Amino acid sequence: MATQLKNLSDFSQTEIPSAIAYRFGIVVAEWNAEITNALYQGAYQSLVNNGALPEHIYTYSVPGSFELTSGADLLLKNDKLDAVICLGCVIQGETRHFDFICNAVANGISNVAIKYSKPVIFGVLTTDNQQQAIDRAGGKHGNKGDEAAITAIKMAALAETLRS
Ligand SMILES: Nc1c(NC[C@H](O)[C@H](O)[C@H](O)CO)[nH]c(=O)[nH]c1=O
Ligand SMILES: CC(=O)[C@@H](O)COP(=O)(O)O
Repeated sequence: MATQLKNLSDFSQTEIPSAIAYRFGIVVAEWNAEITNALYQGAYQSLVNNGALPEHIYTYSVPGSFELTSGADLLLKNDKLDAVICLGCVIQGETRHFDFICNAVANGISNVAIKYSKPVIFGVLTTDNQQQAIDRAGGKHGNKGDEAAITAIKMAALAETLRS
């Protein structure tokens, strides 16, 4: 279902586990900071609203979305975390650079998740223009940061279930 047909922040019909027992890393790209900061606010608040303890949320910034993979890898190598949320915003420019970054980040984040057997959430907007990003970072289509946080909680709960 395309984002236009759903709200990224609407989880009213969804049962969300408590996040109180989990430790979360959040890696935020500095590129398009007005967008990624909004994504971060949404993700952080969604974690706390669902029981996550502020002292168990570890936040770091990286220069751009391409570095999200490295940031997630460093976090999982050095910290006992139950999930990592990667937040970024890649907006199409004049060249194919957009394609290379988006593919690298999507593949890289997936590889890190498999490397550590830990959920690494793809909270990266990949848009044609600024307005599409605004609409998905707290605008008319909700906040992808909310979606990323709820996904992290659900995956952390699933991992705990499968460990027990
Ligand atoms: N154009 C965007 C970038 N570009 C920067 C790259 O992510 C990376 O930091 C650079 O290539 C050095 O490795 N990053 C975004 O997050 N969003 C963009 O729109
Ligand atoms: C996604 C990008 O790297 C892009 O914003 C850079 O712009 P351009 O393709 O015009 O160099």
